[in-house]
Amino acid sequence: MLEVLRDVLVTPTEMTAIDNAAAASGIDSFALMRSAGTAVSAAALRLFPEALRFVVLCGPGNNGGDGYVAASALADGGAAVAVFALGNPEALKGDAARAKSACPLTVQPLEAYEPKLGDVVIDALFGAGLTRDLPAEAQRTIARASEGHVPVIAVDLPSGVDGRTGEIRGASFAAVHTVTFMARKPGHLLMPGRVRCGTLEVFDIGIPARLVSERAGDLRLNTPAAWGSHASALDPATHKYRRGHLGVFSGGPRSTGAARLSATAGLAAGAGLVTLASPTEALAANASHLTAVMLREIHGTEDLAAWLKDKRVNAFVLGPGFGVGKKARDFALMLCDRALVLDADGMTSFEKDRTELFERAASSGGRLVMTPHEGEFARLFPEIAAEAALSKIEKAQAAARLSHAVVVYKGPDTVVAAPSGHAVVNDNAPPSLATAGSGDVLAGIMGAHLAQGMPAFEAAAAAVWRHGEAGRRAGRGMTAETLVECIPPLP
Ligand SMILES: NC(=O)C1=CN([C@@H]2O[C@H](COP(=O)(O)OP(=O)(O)OC[C@H]3O[C@@H](n4cnc5c(N)ncnc54)[C@H](OP(=O)(O)O)[C@@H]3O)[C@@H](O)[C@H]2O)[C@H](O)CC1
Ligand SMILES: [K+]
Repeated sequence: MLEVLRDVLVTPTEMTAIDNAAAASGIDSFALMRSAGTAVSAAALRLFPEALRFVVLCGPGNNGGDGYVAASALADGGAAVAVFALGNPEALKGDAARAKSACPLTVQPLEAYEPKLGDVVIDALFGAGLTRDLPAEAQRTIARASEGHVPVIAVDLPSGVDGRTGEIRGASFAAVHTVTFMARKPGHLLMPGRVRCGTLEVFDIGIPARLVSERAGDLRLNTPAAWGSHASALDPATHKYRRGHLGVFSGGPRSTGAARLSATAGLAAGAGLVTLASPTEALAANASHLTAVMLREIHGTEDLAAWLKDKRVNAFVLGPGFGVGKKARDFALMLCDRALVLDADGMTSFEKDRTELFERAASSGGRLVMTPHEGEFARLFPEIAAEAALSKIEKAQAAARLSHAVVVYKGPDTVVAAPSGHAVVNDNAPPSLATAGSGDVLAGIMGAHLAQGMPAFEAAAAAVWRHGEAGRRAGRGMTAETLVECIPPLP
Protein backbone atom coordinates (compact mmCIF):
# COMPACT_ATOMS: atom_id res chain seq x y z
CA MET A 1 0.00 0.00 0.00
CA LEU A 2 1.19 3.51 -0.72
CA GLU A 3 2.09 5.27 2.54
CA VAL A 4 0.26 8.48 1.56
CA LEU A 5 -2.97 6.51 1.08
CA ARG A 6 -2.69 4.56 4.34
CA ASP A 7 -5.57 6.39 6.06
CA VAL A 8 -7.58 7.40 3.01
CA LEU A 9 -11.03 5.86 2.52
CA VAL A 10 -12.50 5.86 -0.97
CA THR A 11 -16.15 5.20 -1.76
CA PRO A 12 -16.97 2.95 -4.73
CA THR A 13 -18.23 6.02 -6.65
CA GLU A 14 -14.97 7.83 -6.00
CA MET A 15 -13.06 4.69 -7.04
CA THR A 16 -14.90 4.65 -10.36
CA ALA A 17 -13.93 8.31 -10.89
CA ILE A 18 -10.33 7.40 -10.03
CA ASP A 19 -10.37 4.52 -12.55
CA ASN A 20 -11.74 6.86 -15.19
CA ALA A 21 -9.14 9.50 -14.41
CA ALA A 22 -6.40 6.86 -14.63
CA ALA A 23 -7.67 5.78 -18.05
CA ALA A 24 -7.96 9.40 -19.20
CA SER A 25 -4.38 10.06 -18.16
CA GLY A 26 -3.22 7.31 -20.50
CA ILE A 27 -2.74 4.52 -17.95
CA ASP A 28 -3.50 1.12 -19.48
CA SER A 29 -6.62 -0.11 -17.62
CA PHE A 30 -5.92 -3.72 -18.58
CA ALA A 31 -2.50 -3.41 -16.93
CA LEU A 32 -4.31 -2.36 -13.74
CA MET A 33 -6.54 -5.42 -13.96
CA ARG A 34 -3.52 -7.66 -14.57
CA SER A 35 -1.83 -6.17 -11.55
CA ALA A 36 -4.95 -6.65 -9.42
CA GLY A 37 -5.50 -10.28 -10.48
CA THR A 38 -1.84 -11.17 -10.09
CA ALA A 39 -1.81 -9.74 -6.55
CA VAL A 40 -4.77 -11.98 -5.72
CA SER A 41 -3.04 -15.08 -7.08
CA ALA A 42 0.08 -14.21 -5.07
CA ALA A 43 -1.97 -13.86 -1.90
CA ALA A 44 -3.66 -17.20 -2.58
CA LEU A 45 -0.34 -19.04 -2.98
CA ARG A 46 1.16 -17.27 0.03
CA LEU A 47 -1.77 -18.05 2.33
CA PHE A 48 -2.73 -21.50 1.03
CA PRO A 49 0.35 -23.25 -0.38
CA GLU A 50 -1.26 -26.56 0.57
CA ALA A 51 -4.51 -25.98 -1.36
CA LEU A 52 -5.54 -28.98 -3.47
CA ARG A 53 -7.53 -26.78 -5.83
CA PHE A 54 -8.15 -23.08 -6.32
CA VAL A 55 -11.76 -22.42 -7.30
CA VAL A 56 -12.17 -19.04 -8.95
CA LEU A 57 -15.74 -17.70 -9.04
CA CYS A 58 -16.05 -14.98 -11.66
CA GLY A 59 -18.84 -12.40 -11.93
CA PRO A 60 -20.17 -10.31 -14.83
CA GLY A 61 -17.95 -7.23 -14.42
CA ASN A 62 -14.37 -6.18 -13.80
CA ASN A 63 -14.26 -7.98 -10.46
CA GLY A 64 -14.78 -11.12 -12.53
CA GLY A 65 -12.03 -9.86 -14.85
CA ASP A 66 -9.61 -9.81 -11.91
CA GLY A 67 -10.71 -13.38 -11.23
CA TYR A 68 -9.82 -14.58 -14.76
CA VAL A 69 -6.38 -12.96 -14.42
CA ALA A 70 -5.86 -14.65 -11.04
CA ALA A 71 -7.00 -18.02 -12.41
CA SER A 72 -4.60 -17.74 -15.37
CA ALA A 73 -1.69 -16.77 -13.10
CA LEU A 74 -2.37 -19.67 -10.72
CA ALA A 75 -2.63 -22.14 -13.59
CA ASP A 76 0.60 -20.76 -15.12
CA GLY A 77 2.25 -21.43 -11.78
CA GLY A 78 1.18 -25.10 -11.92
CA ALA A 79 -1.68 -25.01 -9.41
CA ALA A 80 -4.91 -26.95 -9.93
CA VAL A 81 -7.56 -24.36 -10.84
CA ALA A 82 -11.26 -24.54 -11.68
CA VAL A 83 -13.26 -21.54 -12.92
CA PHE A 84 -16.99 -21.04 -12.46
CA ALA A 85 -18.87 -18.05 -13.87
CA LEU A 86 -22.04 -16.23 -12.91
CA GLY A 87 -24.01 -15.44 -16.06
CA ASN A 88 -22.74 -15.80 -19.58
CA PRO A 89 -18.97 -15.27 -19.76
CA GLU A 90 -19.30 -14.55 -23.48
CA ALA A 91 -21.25 -11.41 -22.55
CA LEU A 92 -18.28 -9.87 -20.68
CA LYS A 93 -17.11 -6.51 -21.97
CA GLY A 94 -13.91 -4.49 -22.11
CA ASP A 95 -10.99 -5.52 -19.90
CA ALA A 96 -12.97 -8.35 -18.31
CA ALA A 97 -13.68 -9.86 -21.75
CA ARG A 98 -9.99 -9.57 -22.58
CA ALA A 99 -9.01 -11.27 -19.29
CA LYS A 100 -11.48 -14.09 -19.99
CA SER A 101 -10.26 -14.65 -23.53
CA ALA A 102 -6.64 -14.79 -22.29
CA CYS A 103 -7.59 -17.43 -19.71
CA PRO A 104 -6.85 -20.95 -20.99
CA LEU A 105 -9.17 -22.71 -18.52
CA THR A 106 -12.62 -24.19 -19.12
CA VAL A 107 -15.35 -22.09 -17.54
CA GLN A 108 -18.30 -23.88 -15.92
CA PRO A 109 -21.59 -22.36 -14.72
CA LEU A 110 -21.60 -21.19 -11.11
CA GLU A 111 -24.35 -23.62 -10.10
CA ALA A 112 -22.08 -26.54 -11.05
CA TYR A 113 -19.63 -25.78 -8.22
CA GLU A 114 -19.60 -28.51 -5.55
CA PRO A 115 -17.17 -27.76 -2.70
CA LYS A 116 -14.49 -30.39 -2.07
CA LEU A 117 -12.04 -30.89 0.76
CA GLY A 118 -8.86 -28.95 0.00
CA ASP A 119 -10.62 -26.25 -2.07
CA VAL A 120 -9.78 -22.59 -1.65
CA VAL A 121 -12.32 -20.22 -3.21
CA ILE A 122 -11.26 -17.01 -4.88
CA ASP A 123 -14.34 -14.84 -4.81
CA ALA A 124 -14.42 -12.56 -7.86
CA LEU A 125 -18.21 -12.39 -8.26
CA PHE A 126 -18.84 -8.75 -7.32
CA GLY A 127 -16.69 -5.95 -5.97
CA ALA A 128 -17.16 -2.22 -5.97
CA GLY A 129 -19.92 -2.45 -8.62
CA LEU A 130 -22.46 -4.24 -6.40
CA THR A 131 -25.60 -2.14 -6.38
CA ARG A 132 -28.34 -4.50 -5.24
CA ASP A 133 -28.92 -7.82 -3.51
CA LEU A 134 -26.90 -10.73 -4.85
CA PRO A 135 -28.65 -12.92 -7.43
CA ALA A 136 -30.16 -16.08 -5.94
CA GLU A 137 -27.59 -18.22 -7.76
CA ALA A 138 -24.74 -16.41 -6.02
CA GLN A 139 -26.48 -16.68 -2.67
CA ARG A 140 -26.86 -20.42 -3.10
CA THR A 141 -23.18 -20.78 -3.96
CA ILE A 142 -22.22 -18.81 -0.85
CA ALA A 143 -24.37 -21.11 1.27
CA ARG A 144 -22.77 -24.23 -0.26
CA ALA A 145 -19.22 -22.93 0.21
CA SER A 146 -19.98 -21.96 3.78
CA GLU A 147 -21.52 -25.38 4.56
CA GLY A 148 -18.40 -26.97 3.08
CA HIS A 149 -16.16 -24.76 5.29
CA VAL A 150 -14.17 -23.72 2.24
CA PRO A 151 -11.74 -20.86 2.95
CA VAL A 152 -12.40 -17.79 0.79
CA ILE A 153 -10.10 -15.08 -0.51
CA ALA A 154 -12.11 -12.08 -1.66
CA VAL A 155 -11.19 -9.84 -4.57
CA ASP A 156 -11.73 -6.20 -3.56
CA LEU A 157 -14.68 -7.03 -1.27
CA PRO A 158 -16.38 -10.24 -0.21
CA SER A 159 -19.25 -10.54 -2.70
CA GLY A 160 -22.42 -9.34 -1.04
CA VAL A 161 -20.69 -6.69 1.08
CA ASP A 162 -21.71 -3.23 -0.07
CA GLY A 163 -18.52 -1.20 -0.48
CA ARG A 164 -20.25 2.05 0.43
CA THR A 165 -22.16 0.95 3.51
CA GLY A 166 -20.70 -2.33 4.77
CA GLU A 167 -24.22 -3.78 4.65
CA ILE A 168 -24.82 -7.31 3.43
CA ARG A 169 -26.83 -7.40 0.21
CA GLY A 170 -28.81 -10.63 0.59
CA ALA A 171 -25.85 -12.78 1.62
CA SER A 172 -22.07 -12.52 1.54
CA PHE A 173 -18.96 -14.60 1.70
CA ALA A 174 -17.03 -14.48 4.96
CA ALA A 175 -13.49 -14.25 3.65
CA VAL A 176 -10.33 -15.16 5.51
CA HIS A 177 -8.46 -12.55 3.46
CA THR A 178 -9.47 -9.70 1.18
CA VAL A 179 -7.21 -8.05 -1.37
CA THR A 180 -8.38 -4.56 -2.26
CA PHE A 181 -6.76 -2.03 -4.51
CA MET A 182 -5.15 1.38 -3.85
CA ALA A 183 -7.20 2.32 -0.77
CA ARG A 184 -9.72 0.94 1.71
CA LYS A 185 -13.43 1.39 1.02
CA PRO A 186 -15.99 2.20 3.77
CA GLY A 187 -17.38 -1.34 3.48
CA HIS A 188 -14.06 -2.73 4.73
CA LEU A 189 -14.43 -0.82 8.01
CA LEU A 190 -18.15 -0.53 8.67
CA MET A 191 -20.00 -3.39 10.32
CA PRO A 192 -20.95 -6.02 9.42
CA GLY A 193 -18.79 -5.82 6.28
CA ARG A 194 -15.63 -5.48 8.34
CA VAL A 195 -15.87 -8.90 9.91
CA ARG A 196 -16.61 -10.51 6.52
CA CYS A 197 -13.29 -9.29 5.09
CA GLY A 198 -10.90 -11.31 7.26
CA THR A 199 -7.45 -9.77 7.06
CA LEU A 200 -7.33 -6.87 4.64
CA GLU A 201 -4.53 -6.26 2.17
CA VAL A 202 -4.41 -2.98 0.26
CA PHE A 203 -2.43 -3.53 -2.92
CA ASP A 204 -0.97 -0.76 -5.06
CA ILE A 205 -1.94 -1.64 -8.66
CA GLY A 206 -0.13 1.40 -10.02
CA ILE A 207 -2.63 4.26 -10.07
CA PRO A 208 -0.65 7.38 -9.11
CA ALA A 209 -1.42 8.42 -5.53
CA ARG A 210 -2.18 11.94 -6.69
CA LEU A 211 -5.07 10.70 -8.84
CA VAL A 212 -6.48 8.90 -5.83
CA SER A 213 -5.98 11.72 -3.29
CA GLU A 214 -7.50 14.35 -5.57
CA ARG A 215 -10.69 12.37 -5.99
CA ALA A 216 -11.01 10.98 -2.48
CA GLY A 217 -13.39 12.87 -0.22
CA ASP A 218 -12.96 13.97 3.35
CA LEU A 219 -13.14 10.50 4.85
CA ARG A 220 -10.26 8.89 6.74
CA LEU A 221 -9.36 6.03 9.01
CA ASN A 222 -9.09 7.27 12.61
CA THR A 223 -5.36 7.24 13.33
CA PRO A 224 -3.08 9.79 15.01
CA ALA A 225 -2.49 11.28 11.55
CA ALA A 226 -6.05 12.69 11.73
CA TRP A 227 -5.42 14.70 14.91
CA GLY A 228 -1.81 14.22 16.02
CA SER A 229 -0.75 17.76 15.13
CA HIS A 230 -3.24 19.08 17.70
CA ALA A 231 -2.22 16.53 20.29
CA SER A 232 1.51 17.16 20.10
CA ALA A 233 0.96 20.76 21.24
CA LEU A 234 -0.02 19.38 24.64
CA ASP A 235 3.10 19.25 26.73
CA PRO A 236 2.56 16.92 29.71
CA ALA A 237 4.89 19.09 31.79
CA THR A 238 2.66 22.14 31.39
CA HIS A 239 1.28 23.77 34.50
CA LYS A 240 -2.00 22.19 35.60
CA TYR A 241 -4.07 25.33 34.94
CA ARG A 242 -2.81 25.47 31.38
CA ARG A 243 -3.92 21.87 30.80
CA GLY A 244 -7.47 22.99 31.33
CA HIS A 245 -10.14 22.49 33.94
CA LEU A 246 -12.84 19.95 33.21
CA GLY A 247 -16.23 19.97 34.94
CA VAL A 248 -18.26 16.75 35.06
CA PHE A 249 -21.87 16.73 36.26
CA SER A 250 -22.99 14.03 38.66
CA GLY A 251 -26.48 12.58 38.88
CA GLY A 252 -28.42 12.06 42.10
CA PRO A 253 -27.27 9.93 45.07
CA ARG A 254 -28.19 6.64 43.40
CA SER A 255 -26.41 7.31 40.12
CA THR A 256 -23.09 8.94 40.85
CA GLY A 257 -20.72 6.26 39.54
CA ALA A 258 -20.98 7.11 35.84
CA ALA A 259 -19.94 10.73 36.31
CA ARG A 260 -17.07 9.71 38.60
CA LEU A 261 -15.82 7.37 35.87
CA SER A 262 -15.89 10.26 33.38
CA ALA A 263 -14.11 12.50 35.86
CA THR A 264 -11.31 10.06 36.68
CA ALA A 265 -10.91 9.28 32.97
CA GLY A 266 -10.64 13.02 32.30
CA LEU A 267 -7.86 13.32 34.84
CA ALA A 268 -6.07 10.25 33.51
CA ALA A 269 -6.38 11.60 29.95
CA GLY A 270 -4.56 14.80 30.85
CA ALA A 271 -6.98 17.48 32.04
CA GLY A 272 -5.05 19.66 34.51
CA LEU A 273 -7.92 19.80 36.98
CA VAL A 274 -11.23 17.99 37.16
CA THR A 275 -14.18 19.02 39.28
CA LEU A 276 -17.21 16.85 39.85
CA ALA A 277 -20.28 19.07 40.04
CA SER A 278 -22.74 17.37 42.36
CA PRO A 279 -26.32 18.00 43.43
CA THR A 280 -26.63 18.59 47.18
CA GLU A 281 -28.04 15.19 48.01
CA ALA A 282 -25.22 13.33 46.23
CA LEU A 283 -22.35 15.26 47.81
CA ALA A 284 -21.74 12.67 50.53
CA ALA A 285 -21.76 9.73 48.10
CA ASN A 286 -19.34 11.52 45.79
CA ALA A 287 -17.08 12.83 48.57
CA SER A 288 -16.54 9.33 49.92
CA HIS A 289 -15.14 8.15 46.58
CA LEU A 290 -13.01 11.00 45.32
CA THR A 291 -9.36 11.85 45.84
CA ALA A 292 -7.65 13.77 43.03
CA VAL A 293 -10.95 14.86 41.50
CA MET A 294 -12.39 17.93 43.24
CA LEU A 295 -15.99 18.26 44.33
CA ARG A 296 -18.33 21.22 44.07
CA GLU A 297 -21.96 21.61 44.95
CA ILE A 298 -23.95 22.59 41.86
CA HIS A 299 -27.57 22.03 42.61
CA GLY A 300 -29.49 24.27 40.26
CA THR A 301 -29.02 26.77 37.47
CA GLU A 302 -28.07 29.56 39.90
CA ASP A 303 -25.13 27.55 41.20
CA LEU A 304 -24.12 26.76 37.66
CA ALA A 305 -24.33 30.41 36.56
CA ALA A 306 -22.07 31.38 39.46
CA TRP A 307 -19.58 28.65 38.59
CA LEU A 308 -19.51 29.63 34.94
CA LYS A 309 -18.12 33.05 35.91
CA ASP A 310 -14.83 31.20 36.38
CA LYS A 311 -13.66 31.01 32.79
CA ARG A 312 -10.82 28.67 33.73
CA VAL A 313 -13.37 25.85 33.91
CA ASN A 314 -13.29 25.50 30.16
CA ALA A 315 -14.82 22.12 29.26
CA PHE A 316 -17.69 20.02 30.57
CA VAL A 317 -19.16 16.54 30.40
CA LEU A 318 -22.90 16.33 30.93
CA GLY A 319 -24.96 13.18 30.70
CA PRO A 320 -23.48 10.07 32.31
CA GLY A 321 -25.92 9.03 35.04
CA PHE A 322 -27.34 12.54 35.10
CA GLY A 323 -31.02 11.74 34.57
CA VAL A 324 -33.26 12.76 31.71
CA GLY A 325 -35.29 15.95 31.98
CA LYS A 326 -35.53 19.70 32.29
CA LYS A 327 -32.49 20.09 34.52
CA ALA A 328 -30.27 18.40 31.92
CA ARG A 329 -31.74 20.62 29.19
CA ASP A 330 -31.27 23.82 31.18
CA PHE A 331 -27.69 22.94 32.09
CA ALA A 332 -26.75 21.90 28.55
CA LEU A 333 -28.11 25.11 27.06
CA MET A 334 -26.09 27.13 29.60
CA LEU A 335 -22.93 25.19 28.66
CA CYS A 336 -23.33 25.34 24.90
CA ASP A 337 -21.11 28.35 24.42
CA ARG A 338 -18.21 26.58 26.17
CA ALA A 339 -16.82 23.18 25.24
CA LEU A 340 -19.31 20.45 26.04
CA VAL A 341 -19.48 16.68 25.67
CA LEU A 342 -23.19 15.89 25.72
CA ASP A 343 -23.50 12.19 26.42
CA ALA A 344 -26.15 9.63 27.43
CA ASP A 345 -29.03 11.25 29.41
CA GLY A 346 -27.81 14.67 28.30
CA MET A 347 -28.70 13.86 24.70
CA THR A 348 -31.84 11.91 25.47
CA SER A 349 -33.18 14.96 27.32
CA PHE A 350 -33.46 16.72 23.95
CA GLU A 351 -35.32 13.87 22.26
CA LYS A 352 -38.63 15.75 22.08
CA ASP A 353 -37.26 19.19 21.29
CA ARG A 354 -33.78 19.54 19.92
CA THR A 355 -34.24 22.82 18.03
CA GLU A 356 -32.88 25.14 20.70
CA LEU A 357 -29.85 22.95 21.34
CA PHE A 358 -28.95 22.83 17.68
CA GLU A 359 -29.55 26.57 17.25
CA ARG A 360 -27.28 27.32 20.19
CA ALA A 361 -24.64 25.00 18.78
CA ALA A 362 -24.80 26.92 15.50
CA SER A 363 -24.67 30.39 16.96
CA SER A 364 -22.74 30.23 20.23
CA GLY A 365 -19.21 29.66 18.97
CA GLY A 366 -18.80 26.84 21.50
CA ARG A 367 -17.54 23.36 20.86
CA LEU A 368 -20.30 20.76 21.17
CA VAL A 369 -19.65 17.03 20.87
CA MET A 370 -22.51 14.51 21.04
CA THR A 371 -21.84 10.81 21.51
CA PRO A 372 -24.87 8.68 20.57
CA HIS A 373 -24.85 4.92 20.32
CA GLU A 374 -27.36 3.40 17.91
CA GLY A 375 -30.40 3.71 20.21
CA GLU A 376 -29.60 7.28 21.23
CA PHE A 377 -28.95 8.21 17.61
CA ALA A 378 -32.39 6.92 16.63
CA ARG A 379 -33.98 8.96 19.43
CA LEU A 380 -32.21 12.22 18.63
CA PHE A 381 -32.11 11.92 14.84
CA PRO A 382 -35.11 9.69 13.98
CA GLU A 383 -35.50 10.96 10.42
CA ILE A 384 -31.82 10.30 9.64
CA ALA A 385 -31.81 6.90 11.36
CA ALA A 386 -34.81 5.88 9.25
CA GLU A 387 -32.99 6.54 5.95
CA ALA A 388 -32.20 2.91 5.18
CA ALA A 389 -30.11 3.78 2.13
CA LEU A 390 -27.59 5.83 4.11
CA SER A 391 -24.41 4.31 5.48
CA LYS A 392 -23.42 4.83 9.09
CA ILE A 393 -20.88 7.40 7.88
CA GLU A 394 -23.50 9.28 5.87
CA LYS A 395 -25.88 9.22 8.86
CA ALA A 396 -23.23 10.64 11.18
CA GLN A 397 -22.40 13.34 8.61
CA ALA A 398 -26.08 14.25 8.20
CA ALA A 399 -26.53 14.42 11.99
CA ALA A 400 -23.47 16.63 12.39
CA ARG A 401 -24.73 18.98 9.68
CA LEU A 402 -28.18 19.16 11.24
CA SER A 403 -27.00 19.67 14.82
CA HIS A 404 -23.96 21.88 14.10
CA ALA A 405 -22.11 19.60 16.50
CA VAL A 406 -19.42 16.99 16.18
CA VAL A 407 -21.24 13.65 16.25
CA VAL A 408 -19.54 10.53 17.57
CA TYR A 409 -21.78 7.70 16.35
CA LYS A 410 -20.60 4.92 18.61
CA GLY A 411 -20.31 1.19 18.02
CA PRO A 412 -17.63 -1.31 17.06
CA ASP A 413 -17.14 0.92 14.00
CA THR A 414 -17.44 4.35 15.65
CA VAL A 415 -17.74 7.22 13.18
CA VAL A 416 -16.75 10.77 14.13
CA ALA A 417 -18.24 13.44 11.87
CA ALA A 418 -17.96 17.22 11.81
CA PRO A 419 -20.61 19.62 10.46
CA SER A 420 -18.23 20.29 7.54
CA GLY A 421 -18.60 16.64 6.42
CA HIS A 422 -15.10 15.69 7.53
CA ALA A 423 -15.29 12.20 9.06
CA VAL A 424 -13.16 9.38 10.39
CA VAL A 425 -14.01 5.73 10.99
CA ASN A 426 -12.41 4.00 13.96
CA ASP A 427 -11.09 0.45 13.83
CA ASN A 428 -8.98 -0.11 16.94
CA ALA A 429 -11.70 -0.93 19.49
CA PRO A 430 -11.76 -4.54 20.76
CA PRO A 431 -15.19 -6.13 21.36
CA SER A 432 -14.45 -6.20 25.09
CA LEU A 433 -14.87 -2.40 25.13
CA ALA A 434 -18.63 -2.95 25.03
CA THR A 435 -18.77 -3.04 28.82
CA ALA A 436 -20.70 -1.07 31.44
CA GLY A 437 -19.18 2.36 32.01
CA SER A 438 -17.04 2.26 28.88
CA GLY A 439 -18.95 5.18 27.31
CA ASP A 440 -18.52 7.22 30.49
CA VAL A 441 -14.75 6.76 30.22
CA LEU A 442 -14.85 7.83 26.57
CA ALA A 443 -16.78 11.00 27.43
CA GLY A 444 -14.21 11.84 30.10
CA ILE A 445 -11.28 11.45 27.70
CA MET A 446 -13.06 13.72 25.22
CA GLY A 447 -13.68 16.28 27.94
CA ALA A 448 -9.98 16.24 28.81
CA HIS A 449 -9.03 16.94 25.21
CA LEU A 450 -11.50 19.81 24.98
CA ALA A 451 -10.18 21.22 28.25
CA GLN A 452 -6.68 21.13 26.79
CA GLY A 453 -7.84 23.27 23.88
CA MET A 454 -8.16 20.75 21.07
CA PRO A 455 -10.76 21.56 18.39
CA ALA A 456 -13.94 19.53 18.83
CA PHE A 457 -13.47 17.12 15.92
CA GLU A 458 -9.87 16.30 16.79
CA ALA A 459 -10.70 16.07 20.50
CA ALA A 460 -13.41 13.52 19.77
CA ALA A 461 -11.45 11.48 17.23
CA ALA A 462 -8.37 11.33 19.46
CA ALA A 463 -10.52 10.24 22.40
CA VAL A 464 -12.12 7.43 20.40
CA TRP A 465 -8.66 6.22 19.36
CA ARG A 466 -7.19 6.40 22.89
CA HIS A 467 -10.27 4.65 24.27
CA GLY A 468 -9.75 1.83 21.73
CA GLU A 469 -6.07 1.55 22.64
CA ALA A 470 -6.97 1.52 26.34
CA GLY A 471 -9.36 -1.35 25.60
CA ARG A 472 -6.60 -3.32 23.90
CA ARG A 473 -4.24 -2.75 26.81
CA ALA A 474 -6.87 -3.62 29.41
CA GLY A 475 -7.56 -6.98 27.74
CA ARG A 476 -10.52 -9.27 28.00
CA GLY A 477 -11.44 -9.15 31.67
CA MET A 478 -11.58 -5.38 31.76
CA THR A 479 -13.92 -3.24 33.79
CA ALA A 480 -14.44 0.48 33.27
CA GLU A 481 -12.08 1.10 36.22
CA THR A 482 -9.22 -0.89 34.72
CA LEU A 483 -9.91 0.79 31.39
CA VAL A 484 -9.16 4.19 32.97
CA GLU A 485 -5.83 2.87 34.24
CA CYS A 486 -4.90 1.73 30.73
CA ILE A 487 -5.48 5.03 28.87
CA PRO A 488 -2.28 5.46 26.84
CA PRO A 489 -0.43 8.76 26.55
CA LEU A 490 -1.29 10.89 23.53
CA PRO A 491 1.09 9.87 20.74
N1 LIG B 1 -8.84 0.68 -9.74
C1 LIG B 1 -9.39 -0.39 -9.32
O1 LIG B 1 -9.68 -0.53 -8.14
C2 LIG B 1 -9.63 -1.43 -10.25
C3 LIG B 1 -10.61 -2.35 -9.98
N2 LIG B 1 -10.88 -3.39 -10.72
C4 LIG B 1 -11.91 -4.30 -10.32
O2 LIG B 1 -13.11 -3.82 -10.82
C5 LIG B 1 -14.12 -4.00 -9.87
C6 LIG B 1 -15.29 -3.12 -10.15
O3 LIG B 1 -15.77 -3.54 -11.40
P1 LIG B 1 -17.24 -3.21 -11.93
O4 LIG B 1 -17.34 -3.83 -13.25
O5 LIG B 1 -17.48 -1.78 -11.80
O6 LIG B 1 -18.19 -3.90 -10.87
P2 LIG B 1 -18.39 -5.40 -10.40
O7 LIG B 1 -17.52 -6.33 -11.10
O8 LIG B 1 -18.33 -5.39 -8.92
O9 LIG B 1 -19.90 -5.66 -10.79
C7 LIG B 1 -20.21 -5.91 -12.14
C8 LIG B 1 -21.54 -5.44 -12.59
O10 LIG B 1 -22.56 -6.29 -12.10
C9 LIG B 1 -23.78 -5.57 -12.05
N3 LIG B 1 -24.39 -5.83 -10.77
C10 LIG B 1 -24.24 -5.14 -9.62
N4 LIG B 1 -24.92 -5.71 -8.63
C11 LIG B 1 -25.51 -6.78 -9.14
C12 LIG B 1 -26.33 -7.77 -8.60
N5 LIG B 1 -26.69 -7.78 -7.32
N6 LIG B 1 -26.75 -8.74 -9.42
C13 LIG B 1 -26.41 -8.78 -10.71
N7 LIG B 1 -25.62 -7.85 -11.28
C14 LIG B 1 -25.18 -6.87 -10.51
C15 LIG B 1 -23.48 -4.15 -12.24
O11 LIG B 1 -23.90 -3.74 -13.49
P3 LIG B 1 -25.43 -3.26 -13.73
O12 LIG B 1 -25.36 -2.42 -14.94
O13 LIG B 1 -26.21 -4.51 -13.91
O14 LIG B 1 -25.87 -2.52 -12.49
C16 LIG B 1 -21.94 -4.10 -12.11
O15 LIG B 1 -21.40 -3.08 -12.88
C17 LIG B 1 -13.45 -3.77 -8.58
O16 LIG B 1 -14.16 -4.32 -7.51
C18 LIG B 1 -12.11 -4.45 -8.83
O17 LIG B 1 -12.18 -5.81 -8.48
C19 LIG B 1 -10.10 -3.53 -12.00
O18 LIG B 1 -9.83 -4.80 -12.28
C20 LIG B 1 -8.75 -2.86 -11.92
C21 LIG B 1 -8.84 -1.51 -11.52
K1 LIG C 1 -15.46 -10.15 -4.64
